[in-house]
Amino acid sequence: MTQKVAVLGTGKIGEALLSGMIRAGWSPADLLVTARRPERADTLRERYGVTPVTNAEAAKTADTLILTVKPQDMGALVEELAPHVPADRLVISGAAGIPTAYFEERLAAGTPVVRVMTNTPALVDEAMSVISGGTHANPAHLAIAQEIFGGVGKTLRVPESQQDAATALSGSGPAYFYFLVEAMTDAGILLGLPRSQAHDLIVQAAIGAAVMLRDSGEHPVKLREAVTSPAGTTINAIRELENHGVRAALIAALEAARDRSRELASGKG
Ligand SMILES: NC(=O)C1=CN([C@@H]2O[C@H](COP(=O)(O)OP(=O)(O)OC[C@H]3O[C@@H](n4cnc5c(N)ncnc54)[C@H](O)[C@@H]3O)[C@@H](O)[C@H]2O)C=CC1
Ligand SMILES: O=C(O)[C@@H]1CCC=N1
Repeated sequence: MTQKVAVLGTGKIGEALLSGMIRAGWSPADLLVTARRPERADTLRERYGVTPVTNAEAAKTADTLILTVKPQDMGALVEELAPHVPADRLVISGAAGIPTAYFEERLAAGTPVVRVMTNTPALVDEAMSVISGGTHANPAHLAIAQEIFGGVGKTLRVPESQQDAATALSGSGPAYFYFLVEAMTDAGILLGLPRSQAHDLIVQAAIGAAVMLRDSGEHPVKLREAVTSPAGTTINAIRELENHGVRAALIAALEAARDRSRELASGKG
């Protein structure tokens, strides 16, 4: 389907999506971008051959608008767009927290809205994008969102009531793994390894574990048991992780992320 798509507020996520769409075969001629700073717009034009426009121009000319500004900037953007968005435009929000009803209340009656929570591995086509439709989004609208975000990784449709949880697990998810790699690299330093070697060892362990999780079909407990030899090294480490409440800390951490997503919905900046 030939569609003009505009990415509004092309920062980290907007650029990741834009570059992925071009890798997936979208023509730059069909892609519009908006940016707050003119230098940023120039960079995007030079880097991808896309056309920078104003938010109002994007609203008038694109078939699909993808809003990728921070939740705290969404109010101002929607206010600016509202007079220009015809009710047949598909509006896709990539923002954490903000429900589809927020847009439905502020845009023309009947505007189809789709909410998507993606993540930064979109940059390497390994995103997980979690998709929910608002009141006026029909299967064709959801299919467009799935086509766009499917270009940068996997997609999953969920009821909107699960979006805050999905944001905690998947939107923020990569950060937890980077945090673990950072901490385990520090452990390597403590154990006397050079930093670069410690980093490489842990990153490769992470990649190997991730591929096994994805491809083996085994439960993570089984995979961990296979590493954990009787009276071996791993069980000593696991005992320390349990002693320090790491499992409980992770559960609490993700619950806190879910709660923050809910707060963003209620406009707490
Ligand atoms: N960074 C992440 O890992 C993820 C972020 N998200 C969501 O994606 C959205 C964007 O996040 P990032 O890309 O990290 O933020 P960012 O700050 O890198 O990008 C947002 C961009 O929007 C621009 N902007 C703000 N108001 C504007 C306006 N009125 N007109 C034009 N441009 C405007 C800003 O100048 C900035 O370049 C957020 O809503 C966030 O919740 C979702 C999943 C993951
Ligand atoms: O931290 C955040 O609010 C954004 C949304 C999910 C990942 N990053």
